[in-house]
Amino acid sequence: MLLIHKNHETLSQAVAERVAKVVQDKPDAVICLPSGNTPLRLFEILVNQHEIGEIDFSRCTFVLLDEWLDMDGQDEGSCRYWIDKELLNPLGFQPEQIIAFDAKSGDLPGECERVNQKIKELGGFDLVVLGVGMNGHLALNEPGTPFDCYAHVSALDPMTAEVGQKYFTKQTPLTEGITLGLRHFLEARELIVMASGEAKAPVMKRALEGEVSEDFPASLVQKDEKILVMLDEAAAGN
Ligand SMILES: N[C@@H]1[C@@H](O)[C@H](O)[C@@H](COP(=O)(O)O)O[C@@H]1O
Repeated sequence: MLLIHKNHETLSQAVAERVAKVVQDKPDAVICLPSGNTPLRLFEILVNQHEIGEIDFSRCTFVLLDEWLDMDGQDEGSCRYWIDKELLNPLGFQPEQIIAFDAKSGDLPGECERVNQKIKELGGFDLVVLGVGMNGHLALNEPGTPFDCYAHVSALDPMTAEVGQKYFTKQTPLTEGITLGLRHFLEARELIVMASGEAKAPVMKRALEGEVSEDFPASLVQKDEKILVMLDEAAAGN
């Protein structure tokens, strides 16, 4: 289902309402929210609601979407560093509430299996919110990733390596990542794909109207009517 909001602010408010509803209905919800610029205002709204006691994440589990290989929360520019700073620390998440890939592990297939297993034990995701990359990727599921895969190591597309530089203060080679799989997203009880700004308009047009194909992971949004695509007018091409 496609929902178009006037601007970035109203889009962020609307997604925040959905997050709040999931957490109110199920205080021990298993949730996953994306990195990137798109959710920054959403995060501010959630942090503000937390600070005034309107939302309580204290029983939730947060699963991190992805990580650059060989990086962890100590590395500035890592996904963990970024989401700790922007969301998990301000919301007061405790380490035991967080599931994240160890992208420095010497056994990456085992690490994928560990995270898959944890998610399974928790009963799957109550809510996953995703942004969309300029090449149509979801998390680090790059073009060509099978729709039916769970966690895996991914060889990064040159566009992802280039766009990813925005997280780093100096040029950083990015060649591989470790990520939740598209099947995790399809199996989530609620899946929201959000995009904002005119740069995303051609990406979202292809996702919504183009062929459903593993060549363009964001086309997954057409696979299930229940998936919510939430855009601002600019990303909708209006
Ligand atoms: N791995 C992240 C994705 O999870 C994110 O959705 C995408 C879009 O980022 P932005 O919202 O900044 O456009 O960027 C990165 O590649």
